[in-house]
Amino acid sequence: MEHTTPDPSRHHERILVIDFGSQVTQLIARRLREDGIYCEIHPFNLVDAAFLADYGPKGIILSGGPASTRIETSPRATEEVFTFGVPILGICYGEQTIVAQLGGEVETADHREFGRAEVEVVESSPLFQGLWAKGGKYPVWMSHGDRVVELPEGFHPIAITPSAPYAAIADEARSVYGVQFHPEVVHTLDGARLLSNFTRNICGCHGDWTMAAFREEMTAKIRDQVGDGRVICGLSGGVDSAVAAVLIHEAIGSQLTCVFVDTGLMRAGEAEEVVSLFRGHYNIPLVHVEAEDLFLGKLDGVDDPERKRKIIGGTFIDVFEEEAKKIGGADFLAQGTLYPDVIESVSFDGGPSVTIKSHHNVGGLPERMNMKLVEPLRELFKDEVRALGRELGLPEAFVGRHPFPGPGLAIRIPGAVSKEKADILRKADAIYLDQIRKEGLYDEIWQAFAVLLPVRTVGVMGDERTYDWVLALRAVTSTDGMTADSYAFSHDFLSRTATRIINEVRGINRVTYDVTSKPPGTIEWE
Ligand SMILES: Nc1ncnc2c1ncn2[C@@H]1O[C@H](COP(=O)(O)OP(=O)(O)OP(=O)(O)O)[C@@H](O)[C@H]1O
Ligand SMILES: O=c1[nH]c(=O)c2[nH+]cn([C@@H]3O[C@H](COP(=O)(O)O)[C@@H](O)[C@H]3O)c2[nH]1
Ligand SMILES: NC(=O)CC[C@H](N)C(=O)O
Ligand SMILES: [Mg+2]
Repeated sequence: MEHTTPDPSRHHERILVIDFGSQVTQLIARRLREDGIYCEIHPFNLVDAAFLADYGPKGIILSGGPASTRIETSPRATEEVFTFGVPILGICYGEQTIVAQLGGEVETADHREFGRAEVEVVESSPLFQGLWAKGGKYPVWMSHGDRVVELPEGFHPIAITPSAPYAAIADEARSVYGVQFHPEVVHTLDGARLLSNFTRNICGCHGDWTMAAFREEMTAKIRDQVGDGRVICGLSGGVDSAVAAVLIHEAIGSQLTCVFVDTGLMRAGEAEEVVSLFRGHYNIPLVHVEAEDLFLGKLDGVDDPERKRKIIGGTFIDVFEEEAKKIGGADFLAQGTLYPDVIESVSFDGGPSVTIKSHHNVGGLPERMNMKLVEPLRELFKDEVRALGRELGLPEAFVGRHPFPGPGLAIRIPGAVSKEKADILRKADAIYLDQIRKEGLYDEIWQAFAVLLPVRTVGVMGDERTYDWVLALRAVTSTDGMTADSYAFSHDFLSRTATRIINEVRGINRVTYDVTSKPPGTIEWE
């Protein structure tokens, strides 16, 4: 499936973030975009001279990463990065590889620094303008075991710590900077403003990237990509595909047909709600496909989470292709794929490293698919999609809705899925969400759902012995789904909710609550 890189002639200023695999690389993009600076993250091994010429960055940031430059085979920026002629900022590993590649020296530090540290500014710099003064000390966040011990020609130190003599470095003549700490994390108090100094004062960006600008650029890009082709858009009722559908409709009008697939793995009342809400608000053709037997039949006896996603991803495509034929064929399939869906489905260097989950709409897509993908939201985080939804005038019922994964209840029934279990879970989940709404907590919580465990336990009800399923309740707070904390309900709320569920849903006699954050857990149980 091809994904076209944006044509730089259509885009205004943009920063390139080269990813060396840090857990917080995405936060660099978050900080820049919050500051109105458009940027994209691309794996280090894909950024060559052709890419740079096509992308046309006004500045380049090299992210952190787990490797050590002391290992010959560790990742490097391609040489063209240093000759392209725009300012460069290296962060942690990014600083180390700049030094290693430009002739300096990195060693394994005997005093590693993880967490809070304090830098002392030894030289003023445009990077610290309006923030940090020479001689001042400032809190930063460190996470490194190697450190720079000798600078390449043309560089000088601008900040130090007792363990990192080159905690920040600069070659002002070439506008190349490096910091050993992480300005992208909130624990480096002035980090966002330091990044803003780099993008605005040093790279010359004006910070005019807004959702209105994105909307204009993306509709032009969609027209460019689709031409007079026909597009099928998978509409789940979630904010991502709803925003994608409205944006695409704005770009190509009647060339778009939306398809809502009732997989039999939806929540109670979901199909009716989605179809009526969308048809009620938009004059976009919406096909409602009843596919419960198809999906449950294919999932029968399958208990591996990745296989479930592959089956569901593939079956979605089968249905979309079937519907495409009914409207005389379609050249493109549009999905509300988001950046987090992509990040969790592929590794940072496109290599074979750990994939957390193959999101059904990314890793789950079959190779044989004969429609090209249109994924206008692929570079956006969830909260940016909500902002775009509001920009497009989407009803709050869509914009504020908790995310619901495409595989639906299939990944909320660990083990083999059946209609009986899906019905039990649907009823329990509806009561849980009803309790949350009645308590006025829905908008405080990023996502809440029930999970039906493949575990039966003994209970006693009406002096009778029961041997029924265990239900787990999950509720998290998050901003982008990349990290999350469990929501701290009161014990009273949980107790009342558990009682309601056990009383009203046959087949459940025990309710637990999941207090695991992300990481180390993931939001969904599969
Ligand atoms: N039931 C469905 N019918 C049609 N398309 C679907 C369905 N479920 C998922 N999709 C497609 O897969 C993509 C990703 O699925 P996902 O569950 O993330 O839905 P979403 O629209 O992104 O909403 P959200 O993530 O906010 O719940 C969707 O954008 C949509 O294109
Ligand atoms: O469209 C989707 N297809 C999937 O296969 C999938 N798996 C997880 N999710 C959603 O992604 C966010 C992060 O979830 P995890 O922490 O479980 O990965 C949460 O919002 C999850 O609901 C999915 N969405
Ligand atoms: N956070 C990082 O980029 C770490 C860089 C390198 N792996 C080190 O430990 O020093
Ligand atoms: Mg989604």
